Formats: sequence, structure tokens, C-alpha cells
Amino acid sequence: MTVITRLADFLVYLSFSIFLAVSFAIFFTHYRSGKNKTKKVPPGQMGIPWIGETIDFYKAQRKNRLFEDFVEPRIQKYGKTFKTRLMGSPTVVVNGAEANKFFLSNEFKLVISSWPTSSVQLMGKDSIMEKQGDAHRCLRGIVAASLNSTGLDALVPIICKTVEAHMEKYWHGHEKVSLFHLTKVLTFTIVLKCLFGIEVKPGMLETFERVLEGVFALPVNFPGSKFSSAKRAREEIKEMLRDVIRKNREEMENQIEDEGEGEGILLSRLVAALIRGEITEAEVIDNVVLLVFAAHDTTSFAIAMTFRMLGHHPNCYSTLLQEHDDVLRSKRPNEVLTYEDMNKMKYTWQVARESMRIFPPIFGSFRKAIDDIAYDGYTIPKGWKVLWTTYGTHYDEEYFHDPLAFNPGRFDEPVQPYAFLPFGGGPRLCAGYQLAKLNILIFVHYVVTRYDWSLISPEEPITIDPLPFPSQGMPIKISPKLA
Ligand code: HEM
Repeated sequence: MTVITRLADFLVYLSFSIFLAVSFAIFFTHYRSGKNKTKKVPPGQMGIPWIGETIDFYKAQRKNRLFEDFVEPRIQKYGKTFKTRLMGSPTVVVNGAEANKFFLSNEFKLVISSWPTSSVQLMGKDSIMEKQGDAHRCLRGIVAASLNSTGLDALVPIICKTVEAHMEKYWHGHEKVSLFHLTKVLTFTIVLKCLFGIEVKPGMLETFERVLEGVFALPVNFPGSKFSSAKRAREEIKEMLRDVIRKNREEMENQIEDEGEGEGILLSRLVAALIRGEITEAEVIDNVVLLVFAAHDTTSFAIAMTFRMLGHHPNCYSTLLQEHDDVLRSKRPNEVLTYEDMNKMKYTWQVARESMRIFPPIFGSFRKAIDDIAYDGYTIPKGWKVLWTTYGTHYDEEYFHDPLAFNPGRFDEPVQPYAFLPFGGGPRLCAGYQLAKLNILIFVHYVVTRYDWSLISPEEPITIDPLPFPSQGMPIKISPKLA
């Protein structure tokens, strides 16, 4: 056989293979789309290819009107379950207590949490938010052991001392402070120092903030982009944490025979699990980073909104003040608060919950269908995303009478499960909600018992980037109370 004949055979063979591959691809695409056509997917608009309705979504988000400008008009048009396309993914937005219960409690069975590529790269693929099944259970167990009532009992005096030192440094001698900026500094210190035993050094908060700025940015790593700056900041944090973890490990290994596992703070528990071989060093690092982010902007926004609502509702403020004066009277001078004191702050917690109902720190979050899901008479195809929202129930008359009115007393009565969910629900319920509660109650106690205060800009707009925040940092006027 000549070279030419061989070449001709080869070309025939190649053409035939290409023909088969193309036919198979066409058949497969038709079969799939035919299969999808038989499924009744929820109503809604998918918008233009790939981009879908992402621009409308972002525009509404920037104005902090995601619910009013994006979700609500579509609910009016299509109902509580509707489809759209966001950031390249077909997505079904679901609203209502039943939907929240269905999707949040079926985590790992029908859906898994699904974060944008940039979030995963910056938080780390080994963080709890990316873990499923047993790996998730293992990490959650470690976090929960530090943040259950025994762990928190020990944390209360430490948090009190941290708040006192913070006020001495940043409030004392000032007539005006930026409440939101300072609570960010405080919650950052509480997480780093109280949970991880890490001293906050100058510039650290700024480095963490640079990472946060890239969490929802396009994952393009060119010089000058938000994402590449965030990646560099993430590397710095990794180096810093690696040193802290290795030092901690060395200390614990040297004491391990006499003193057993850790001293109770979260980092010690993570390092103890590392020593036992249950988790890796990368997992410790990624989870410290994740916990700092999960804790700090959310809690500071919840605190800021609690003060905003107190500023707007003087009657609620008087009731709350009475509660704290009573707690103060039950203590000796300079005696710190205890975990039991938190139970005496019932009204304060109602005020904070009502503030989080109206201003939830987290809008909702994305899940991904791991199988075709039958829901509400529709099929959500495998691979599609599902977005559950806090606003979908928080602002719904069906669950909260006169939903836009601020009424902490509504929490006198139990709320329908999965209707009030600033902390999410199901297996991924916020692992730190008890700590967030302590932070809020303790901080409110110190401010209202030590200072008279008023909002400087009561109608300050709320912006989102990527989480909500008061656009002017929430300036307040303060003056120390006379003893
Ligand atoms: C007011 C403050 C806070 C709010 C509103 C909040 C809200 C939330 C929400 C809505 C989720 C669920 C996300 C989802 O379903 O995808 C979540 C998860 C989580 N939160 Fe919080 N959070 C707060 C404070 C904290 C604090 C103080 C910590 C820890 C120190 C923390 C640690 C976590 C962790 C580790 C998860 C992931 C749980 C998992 O995947 O199993 N959060 N949070």
C-alpha cells in the first residue's frame, strides 16, 4: 500500500469519525433538550444568552433593592417560584417558608451549597462552606463544640473585656464616632482574639477587607483587578496563619501528655483535630479565614441596624434601656456580665431580631440541584441553581403582619419555622449564631449603659458591596452618661 492510499484511508476514517461525533453530539443535544421540554420548568425569563438577567440583578443589588426591584416584580408576574439566568447559570428563585424548608433541609440530599468561583478561590476549597457529607459534619462538630453554651459561657467575660478595651480606645473622649466602622473593628477583634487567640496587628483588618472585596468579583487574575488584589491579600493571610498554626501545634504537642486537648478556643480545637489527623493544615487555614468573614461583616451590620431602629423608635429604646439598667443594678461596680445575664436581655434580642428581619445581613444564598427536583408542580433540572431568600418571607404579610412596620413585640409569639431566617436553616444553619447573639447583646449593653447617643444621619442609605452596609459608616453623636 502506497503512502497516498494510506493517507486516503486515514482521511476517510477521520471524516467518518468526525461525522459520527457530530451526529452523536446533535442527537445528544436534541435528546437532552427534548427531555427538558417534557419537564415543566418554572415560569420566568432567561434573558440574553449567558448573561441572562444578571445586569438587572446587580443593578437592584447595588441599590439594596434586590427584593423590591428584582424579586418582587417577578413574584407578581410568575408566582413565588420563578426561573431566571444569573452569572451564566439557569437559576430558580424560591420564596416562602415552605420553599425555605424544602431546600434548606434537603441540603446534601437534593441540593448542595453553590458559591461563585471567586468566593471558593478566596475562602478556600477546604472551608466548611465547600464541604459535603461527613467532611462537613466533622468540621461542623469542631466549630459547634467551641460555640455551644459551655464554650460561650467561657467567652462572655472575654468578650466583655474586649468591648471595654475597645471603648476605652475608640470611644473615650470622642463626641462623634462611626458606629459601623467601629463595630467592624470590634467584631474582627472578637473573632481573631477570642476565638483564635490571634492578636490583631495594624493593617490586618485592611488585608482581610481586601479579600472580601474580591469575593464576588469576576475571577480574572490580571494586575490591578479586584480579584488579583484579593488573591494577593489571601496569600498574605495564609502565610500569617500558617505561622500561627505551626506555633500553636508545637505548643500543644509539647503539652499534650499532661494537659490533653486545647484550651477551648476554636483554633486549639482545630489544631487538636489536625494533630489527631482528622483534618489537614489547609483545612485549618481555610476555615479560620471563612469564620472571620462569616462572623465579622454580618454581625457588625446587625449591630448597626439595631441602633438605627432604636434611633428611629424612642419608645422601644426606653423599654430596652430599662432592661439594661435592671441588669446593671443587679451587678457590683465593674463586675462583668455572665452568660446568665444574657437571658435577662429578652427584649434587646427581640429588637435585634426585628432589625435583622427588616435588614437581613444576608440576602439569601445559592444552592445547586444534584438531581432533577420536583417542586411546586415544576421540575428543577439537575445542575440548575436555586436561590432562597430571606426577604421572601421577612417581607410577606402571610408570615409577619404589617411586615414593613418595626415591631419587636411580634417576637413574643413563636414564629412559623423557616419564616424568619437571618441565620439560614437546615444542616447549614449559621454555626455562629449564638456567638453573634452574645456580641450584639454585650455591645448594646455597654453602649446604652455608658453613653447617650443619637443618629447623625437617620435616613442614611444602605448600599451593598458585596454585603450590605450603611453608606456613611453610620456616624453617631455620643456623650458619656453621668455616673
Ligand atoms: C448576625 C450575624 C450573622 C448572620 C446574619 C449570619 C448568617 C448566616 C447565614 C444566613 C448562613 C447560612 C448560609 C447558607 O445557607 O448558605 C450562615 C452560615 C454560617 N455562619 Fe453565620 N451569620 C452570622 C454570624 C456568624 C458568626 C459570628 C459566625 C462564627 C464565628 C458564623 C459562622 C458561620 C458558618 C461557619 C457558616 C457555615 C455553616 C455551614 O456551612 O455549615 N456566622 N451564617
